[in-house]
Amino acid sequence: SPFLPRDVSGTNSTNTTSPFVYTNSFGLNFTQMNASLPNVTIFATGGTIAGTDSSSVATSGYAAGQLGVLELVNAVPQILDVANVAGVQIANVGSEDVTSAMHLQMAHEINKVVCGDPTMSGAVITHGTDTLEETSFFIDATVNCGKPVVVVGAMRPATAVSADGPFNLLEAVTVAASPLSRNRGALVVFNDRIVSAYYATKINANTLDTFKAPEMGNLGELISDIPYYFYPPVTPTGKTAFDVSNVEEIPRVDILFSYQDMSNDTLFSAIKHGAKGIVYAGAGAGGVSSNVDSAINFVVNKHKIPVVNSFRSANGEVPDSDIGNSSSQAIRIPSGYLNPQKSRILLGLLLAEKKNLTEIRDVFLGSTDD
Ligand SMILES: NC(=O)C[C@H](N)C(=O)O
Repeated sequence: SPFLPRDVSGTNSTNTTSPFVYTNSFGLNFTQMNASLPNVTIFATGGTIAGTDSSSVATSGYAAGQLGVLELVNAVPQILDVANVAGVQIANVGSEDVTSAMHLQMAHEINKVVCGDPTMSGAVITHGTDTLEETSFFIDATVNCGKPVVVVGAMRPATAVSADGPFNLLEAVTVAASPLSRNRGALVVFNDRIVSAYYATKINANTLDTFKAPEMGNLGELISDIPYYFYPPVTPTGKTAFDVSNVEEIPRVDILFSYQDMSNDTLFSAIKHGAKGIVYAGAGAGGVSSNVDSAINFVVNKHKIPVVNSFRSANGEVPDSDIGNSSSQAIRIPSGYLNPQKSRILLGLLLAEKKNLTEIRDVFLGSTDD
């Protein structure tokens, strides 16, 4: 896309037919500046919301990450009745290619140009849905100024009949602009629902109504683009806030999926190839085969590499009592209510802060019931 309203280093577009009418002190360009409306910055990363296909009925096999942030905004003129918006193009990729470097870049940028600007009400991140829950968990953990950061995507590409992206984007900007959204952490807005980013997970690979926190429910919803919260502002019980202003890299954490007949090769291979932390998507409440279990004890004791037992089931928790902590000398870490992909993000942040095994365990215990 030719649309880069402002690149992340702060350089303005040199487009001579600029559609922008106002540039703020952070170099963010706005297509409108109506003093009576709140300001919102949209950080675009790609995904299906920016995807296109030659067929208007294709909801698979299309190309993700084709439209730039300005094209997304221009497709929904109603947004300009809700807020003045600036755009930052972080990337334009399918979300399988979003990286921890992009997470850090967005956290740094949002803390600077949204949290650090009293005239900015909130932020929106447009994102592919497949890994949206990883980015939203990271942003929830690392942006903590009380302003809403809303993560949004779409299940149908922009060219589809009845594409869901435009309405989702309008709702996301509306939620980000609303004072009602403050002090609720990052939020996922999708299909008229507002869900806590800490808990939201993609529950269906194909259908529109896919972002849920099945055990915890929705924080609110939108009807006719008016947000209604079911509860006053609330923080997830186990949440830990991180200051990543000096963090330049997130250490590698691998997820291993457990199954019958699993050997311990995958664990040793992951460590040999540089993993600094491991998350097991364990069976049931974190279960792994006996030989993997012994290998975990060995790896934790010998290499001091943290291993978190999470669950491969869609929902539930891994309590401390379920992972054999008492029978072992090794420090074992239950994921509590965090699924493997969220556990991976949390473990990466804790490793970036150079926390030891006991400190890491203590943070994860906050998300368990024991
Ligand atoms: N619905 C989507 O956005 C899926 C897409 N493959 C992505 O995650 O980028």
